[in-house]
This record gives sequence, structure tokens and C-alpha cells, in this order.
Amino acid sequence: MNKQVISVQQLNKHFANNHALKNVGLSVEQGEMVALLGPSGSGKSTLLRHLNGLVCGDKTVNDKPSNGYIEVLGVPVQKNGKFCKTVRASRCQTGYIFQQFNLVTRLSVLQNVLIGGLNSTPLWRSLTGRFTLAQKQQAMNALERVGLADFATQRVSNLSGGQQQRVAIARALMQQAKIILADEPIASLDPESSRIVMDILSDINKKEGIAVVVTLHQVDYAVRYCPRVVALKKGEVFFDGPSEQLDEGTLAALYGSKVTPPQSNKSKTPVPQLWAQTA
Ligand SMILES: Nc1ncnc2c1ncn2[C@@H]1O[C@H](COP(=O)(O)OP(=O)(O)OP(=O)(O)O)[C@@H](O)[C@H]1O
Repeated sequence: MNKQVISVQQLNKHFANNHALKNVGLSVEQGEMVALLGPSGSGKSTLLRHLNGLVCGDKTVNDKPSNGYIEVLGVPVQKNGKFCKTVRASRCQTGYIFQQFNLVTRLSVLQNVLIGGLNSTPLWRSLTGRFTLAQKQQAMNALERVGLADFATQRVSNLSGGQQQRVAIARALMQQAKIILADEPIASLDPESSRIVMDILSDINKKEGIAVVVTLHQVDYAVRYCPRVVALKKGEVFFDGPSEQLDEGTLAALYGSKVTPPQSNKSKTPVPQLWAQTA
């Protein structure tokens, strides 16, 4: 049996009176590629941010102390609505990809990738920007991996959105992330750039065995790239299973409107049509 890399138990999160996550439980094993689906506002980003220790769950549930617990890569992230001391250790091993790339656009592509290795760099080297030859080689390898080695010296601001997202993935590789959490990584990209970014994430998942959890609005991309789908609805886990089991009825109940399920996730042809949800 594969090692469990993410464990979420009884997670609740309120924002004032808004119950954004309701008793969420989730378990992800090493090597899995999981799509997180659900209508807008269903809690996908909030759940990802909890996994990365950016947000803490509720301390109490119905006036009783919460039993909420999150563990990532065997390291406790938060327990009973409080961060654990080990949260930083887990964050160092977690690559986080944002919709808006989160790069330093005035720096070069290579410098942005090198930033991914800062956790393993002494402070004085980080502050002076003096990276070792080995680190530069590692960063170049990461850029090679996402097909951007030729862009290493370019300013990030000169790159397209799709290319910038590939730099963000290279940065996660430089970080030697053991899992990747990607929050709507293709939401602002055109279909061709989206395909390239999803191909790269899928390749990293398959070749390195890195678990990937990716929030998506496009059901077709989820089915094509992710063998497993977890769908949230109004903060609750509504569906958790093989993506091929996402039928028309399930999708209609999830999104509250008719959504045609893609034919097959085995198809090698380009993703033909987007079933983007804006509910
Ligand atoms: N920092 C915050 N402060 C207050 N409310 C928040 C905050 N973050 C999220 N919420 C609320 O929590 C709920 C879940 O939001 P979340 O962004 O997780 O949904 P989502 O499924 O990722 O949506 P989308 O697909 O539109 O990004 C929403 O009602 C949102 O308004």
C-alpha cells in the first residue's frame, strides 16, 4: 500500500457566519493526482490553504473543542484549530502553485527558480543572492524539465502567462517538493497553455511519483488528467472517487446545471471543449 501523504480529519472553517468547510475529511496517497472540483465558493482554495498551513481551522465546533487535524507528509500541520510547531517543516516540502504564478517579475527566470531552493540555503547566501554552481545547475535542470532552459536569463515579466506558470512549477521542483498543491493553475491560461501546464504536472506526478492536488473549474481537464476527483459542494465533500465515475447526474447535482461529462480520460486527442463552470 502506498504511503499516505495528506490526511485531513474533521476540518471545519468559519469566516464569520460563513461555514466554508464542514467536517471535511480527505486522504491522499503518494503518487496520486487528484482534482479538486466544485462550484465557485465551495471551499476548494480554502482547503488547499489549510493543507499548506496558510489558514487554521476552527478551534471550536458547536461550542465544543474541535477535533480538526491535518497531517502532510507525515508531519502534523494543525490540530484542534492551532498550528503545530512542525508546520514549517511540512511547508518546506510542499510546492504551492498559484493561479497568478506568484513570481518576482522584475527578476530573471533563473533567479525565480533559485528562490525555490532558499529553504536549503544559508541566510547570508539568500540575502546576497549568491547561489552555488550546484544550485544553479539544479535550477537549470528544473527549467529544462518544464521546457524553459532557453529563457533562463529573461525577465519573468517578458514571459507569457503559460510560461510563467511553468517557471512556478520549476520553482517547486527546485524546492524538491514531495507534493504539489496547485490552486487553479490554468484558470487564466488559454487552452494550449493549459494543456502544456497540465501535461507537465501529470508528467511530474507519473515520473517522480509526486502527489498532485489541483483545483480546477474545467471538468474535462479533471477527467483527462486526474484519475481521482474530490468534489466540494457548500464546504462539504460531495464526491470522492474515480474521475470516470463522474456522470451527468453527479455533475448536475454538483454544479446545479447541466454539465456533459467528457467521453473518456484515456483519450490522447487534445481536450476538445471546455465545460468551464462559473456557477
Ligand atoms: N479570507 C477570507 N475571508 C472571508 N471569507 C472567505 C475568505 N476566504 C474564503 N472565504 C469564503 O469562503 C468560501 C469558500 O471560498 P473559496 O475561495 O475556498 O472557494 P473556491 O471553491 O475556491 O471558489 P473559487 O472556485 O471561486 O475560487 C466562500 O464563501 C468565500 O467567500
